[in-house]
Amino acid sequence: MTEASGFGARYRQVTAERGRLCAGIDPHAALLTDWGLDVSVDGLSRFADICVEALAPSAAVIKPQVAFFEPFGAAGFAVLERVIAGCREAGALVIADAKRGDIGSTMSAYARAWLADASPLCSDSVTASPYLGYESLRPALDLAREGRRGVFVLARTSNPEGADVQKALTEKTSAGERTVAQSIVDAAAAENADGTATVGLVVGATREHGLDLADLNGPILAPGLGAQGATAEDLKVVFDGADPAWVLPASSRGVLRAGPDVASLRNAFVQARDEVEYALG
Ligand SMILES: O=c1ccn([C@@H]2O[C@H](COP(=O)(O)O)[C@@H](O)[C@H]2O)c(=O)[nH]1
Repeated sequence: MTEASGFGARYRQVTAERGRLCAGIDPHAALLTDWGLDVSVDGLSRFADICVEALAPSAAVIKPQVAFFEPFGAAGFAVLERVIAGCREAGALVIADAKRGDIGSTMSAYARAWLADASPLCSDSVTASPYLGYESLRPALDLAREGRRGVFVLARTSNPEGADVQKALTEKTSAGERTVAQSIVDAAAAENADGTATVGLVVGATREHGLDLADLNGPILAPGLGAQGATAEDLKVVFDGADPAWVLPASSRGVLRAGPDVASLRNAFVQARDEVEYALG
């Protein structure tokens, strides 16, 4: 598999056409209420349909947050399946934000759920936690590569609590000391040396991370824009040293607050996307 045929090529093409902002679909109970919808499967379903209609034809990448569908059980998953299919049909890449991570044998079942053609939840990529060890993600990394899909691995998350684990120092190696987060970045960069950009990272846009991202050669999902306080202007500073073509800021509530009117929601997305494009250059 080469760059021309891997996940990276798909990502580069769609972001070149539609711009670098990932739209989050996060059906918080409070948002359903603000949109005049019941906190029920019907409300969830209507919210999802509005999001797909407003965002899927314009956004390069859409990230449904799986956690908000799960409380509705099987009916919630049925809505999620519709969201994933609707976004993909409209030409957007889908990141299922499921943050999966487990021992390898269980990880292979998660990989099949989110990355195998036969699964009704099959997406273009999934988020994963490497904190059971980067190599525990191997089944997902291999399946993703085979299918021209991606895995976005948590490196330095946008929440302040992440620092305890992610900024801790690993054992000294010949290369010296590095943070746990940098060790994840380095593992992802080594994985992407084949040019496929199968491995993306999650690096919050909310603060300076101190990571060296220059050799990643893969997408950097950067949540935190809008509701968590990061602005488009912050991106240049936070991601100084990274290739801007790979930086993919994400916003959920900041855009979703403009609903439920489809045109207003789409306009809010387009405005936020244009600010990001201007800031990243
Ligand atoms: O480090 C991380 C990783 C994931 N997220 C997710 O992104 C969205 C952010 O939502 P906003 O409404 O734009 O704050 C949400 O789904 C998080 O679970 C993150 O924020 N930080």
